[in-house]
Amino acid sequence: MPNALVRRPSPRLAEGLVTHIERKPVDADLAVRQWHQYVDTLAQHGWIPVEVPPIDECPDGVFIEDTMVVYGDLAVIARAGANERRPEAAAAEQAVRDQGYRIAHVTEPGTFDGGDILKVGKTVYVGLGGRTNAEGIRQLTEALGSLGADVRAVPVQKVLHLKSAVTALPDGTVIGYEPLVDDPTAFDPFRAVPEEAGSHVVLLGEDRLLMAASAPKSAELFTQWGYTPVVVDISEFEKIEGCVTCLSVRLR
Ligand SMILES: CN(C)C(=N)NCCC[C@H](N)C(=O)O
Repeated sequence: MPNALVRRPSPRLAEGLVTHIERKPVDADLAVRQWHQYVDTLAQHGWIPVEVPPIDECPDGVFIEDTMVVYGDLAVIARAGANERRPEAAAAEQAVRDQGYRIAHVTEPGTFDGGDILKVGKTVYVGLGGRTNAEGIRQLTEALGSLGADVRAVPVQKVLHLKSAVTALPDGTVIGYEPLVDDPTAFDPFRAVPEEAGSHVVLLGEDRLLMAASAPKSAELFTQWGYTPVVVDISEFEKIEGCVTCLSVRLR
């Protein structure tokens, strides 16, 4: 069974960064319950959760996806686009090393956040314009290109991360809520969904899509398209621009 790295939320979660939305109060206790439900759901669908030591001094530490990208047997460790998130990477690096991955780093002046990376087969889309800079993409292209990946930079201006705007279905179709996708033509094929949170799916295996409860119309659409939505409530993480992808690193 595949493993998924997760990290429990900091008691300071409510202080997490917000960039594109208005700050709202976060219920930290509810967030912990939602996190447990998220982790249990992964486990019920065949993923073994591997807990990375918590980092309570970093409010956004729960968004472990941002600390790395894994491709083949390589984990490239992020240099976060936000200074205050940089301490999050060290323990995540140790955890993925313990899983047997080779390690590479993006180094200064490069930056990237894992949330800016969408893998679709050998194509690796990288969002440029927010937390990930051109030098970060150059270094990623070097690291992943040597493993056969086709790394493509795509613009991200309207949302925090590329995966705030788009993710992909099991057949490789990229999905997104069009008003928030900078350039839908960058993705082929692309299909629109009716809600922002409907853009975010985690592939659980076969036809199952982990997604947020805040996107019921998109869930209906996915069912019509032949998929099985598996729904979790992550309202407290959404208040600080998190989504279902951010809360784990899936090691396939
Ligand atoms: C795909 N997404 C959205 C992510 N991988 N990460 C979300 C990080 C949110 C955090 N408050 C921040 O601003 O960094």
